[in-house]
Amino acid sequence: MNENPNKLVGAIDQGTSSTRFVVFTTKGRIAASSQMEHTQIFPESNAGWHEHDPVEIFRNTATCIQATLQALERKSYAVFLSAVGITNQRETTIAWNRVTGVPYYNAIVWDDTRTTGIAKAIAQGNSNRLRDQTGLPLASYFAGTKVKWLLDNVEALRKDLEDDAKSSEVCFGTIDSWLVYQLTGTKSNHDGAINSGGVFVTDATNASRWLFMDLAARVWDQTLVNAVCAPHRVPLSALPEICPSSHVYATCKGIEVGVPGLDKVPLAAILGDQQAALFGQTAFAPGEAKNTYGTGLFLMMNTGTKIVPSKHGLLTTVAYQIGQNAPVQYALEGSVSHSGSTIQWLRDQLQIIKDAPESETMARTCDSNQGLYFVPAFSGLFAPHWRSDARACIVGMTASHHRGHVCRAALEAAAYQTHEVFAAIEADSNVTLRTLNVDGGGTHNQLLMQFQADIIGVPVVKPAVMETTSMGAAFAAGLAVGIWQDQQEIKELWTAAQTFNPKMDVEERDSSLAGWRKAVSKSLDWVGEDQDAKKEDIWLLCPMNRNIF
Ligand SMILES: Nc1ncnc2c1ncn2[C@@H]1O[C@H](COP(=O)(O)OP(=O)(O)O)[C@@H](O)[C@H]1O
Ligand SMILES: O=P(O)(O)OC[C@H](O)CO
Repeated sequence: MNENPNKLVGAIDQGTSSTRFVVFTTKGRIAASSQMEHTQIFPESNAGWHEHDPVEIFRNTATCIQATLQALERKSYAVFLSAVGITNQRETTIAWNRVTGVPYYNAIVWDDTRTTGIAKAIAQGNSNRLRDQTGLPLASYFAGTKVKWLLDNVEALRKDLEDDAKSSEVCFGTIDSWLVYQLTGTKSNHDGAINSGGVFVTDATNASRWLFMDLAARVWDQTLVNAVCAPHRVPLSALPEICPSSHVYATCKGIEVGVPGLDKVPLAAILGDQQAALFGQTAFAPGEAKNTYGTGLFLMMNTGTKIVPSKHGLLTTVAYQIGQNAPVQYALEGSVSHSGSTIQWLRDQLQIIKDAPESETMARTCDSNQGLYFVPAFSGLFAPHWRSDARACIVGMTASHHRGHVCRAALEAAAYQTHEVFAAIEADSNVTLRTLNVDGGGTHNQLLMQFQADIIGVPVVKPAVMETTSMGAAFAAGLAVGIWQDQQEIKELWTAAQTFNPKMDVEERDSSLAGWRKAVSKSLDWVGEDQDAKKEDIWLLCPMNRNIF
């Protein structure tokens, strides 16, 4: 296929740290892009809380879109997009009023731990209580626990939901739903910065992260909603309609909503960002996987139409659905809460590096970690441990260690955590992963990528286009409007740029992994009692299971 400069597809990538708008050509090349960071709100008196301002996020999205379209114009591309897709940080939850468009509260971010107690209370001593139906363990990570917190704590929201005349005005949504609602509404009379009355939808990948969706049927289930939100009653009408990931949802309003560049452009895809990265890596066959090193770290493997339950601390989730009639594809996922954010912490809190690339320069000042390990359990440990009682620790320090070792240990932690979920995916699926495709900000770090290959013992492959998350959303949107005919055509656009082959000998690898496991054991049991979680970790402590790590 020759490149057609008049056919372009845009992708909004609304991530935890920033928002991007990226425009792709029919060859899957980036024609133009722009990016903006947004405010990370960490309320000081509440440790573990993390919020975003939904209005700022929409404003930044609009600014990025307009800036990218201006750049396209300067490069003499067509400025009319054939379609636009959305990919988003998942689980981050917003409640807003359907009539005014005004949020009731800030967005509660996915890694916020305020709902740990709520998750424990729902678990009633068994954190796998809803796993068979939802694919998820009970943890603060998931959107449903955040809905329950909002209802417990935000009086105006609770009042509206309990008022028969107003309850139909309440919307709960993840960032995708919020952005679609904004892009398809009209200027709100209540707040000049936002819009109201738009379309209220989501896709199956995002919906699979609430604890409210039946994974096999892909519909909201009132029994699940009640189990999570009791005593509050949340009608299913307060939740967005679940649609396929690649699908014409609506047409953007453009001028009316303050984003003239999207006027009449079909909004043709929604995918959670990790699923979009899987799609952008063209991991379409069962057994194909990708690992994304962003704020967190997310290893995901396509399991095809099979729902594979996890016995090793992973999530079972929707990978994507391309059109109404296509079979839904599922995935196993290892979600790790802190990766790039650990590097940000070195920069912002410890101030031992001035930017993320300097973490590599610093780490290269020493040949090894010299026995120093850094377990970044800032929000407890997610997969495969699910231990909310864990806290971050740096262990094994002697007086000869310096900041170079701390940087090295922070980078190595991403590789060790990847190893944990890599082994869990192999154990759950009986698939032997022969390579690992990678993407995300952390893959700029050559030291990390080489160490990653050494620790998992298979080649690590970087694609030519690193914006795989945006690319996945653009591919899904382009498929919905016929820019690309099928997934095979897309597969041919993907090319590798760099491969890191494992070099470390097995003895060194095993002793490094043993050190990591010991460090993890030191991070546990730090905050209160967590008997439930301990039960879940028993498989890790059993000598037979430990061999796979
Ligand atoms: N050279 C680098 N070495 C290590 N980490 C890096 C490097 N460059 C960027 N990062 C990390 O990557 C993250 C940003 O990656 P990105 O994929 O944009 O994340 P997100 O989608 O979560 O916003 C940041 O947390 C940053 O610390
Ligand atoms: O925005 P990212 O890349 O950190 O991804 C966040 C995940 O979607 C959370 O589940």
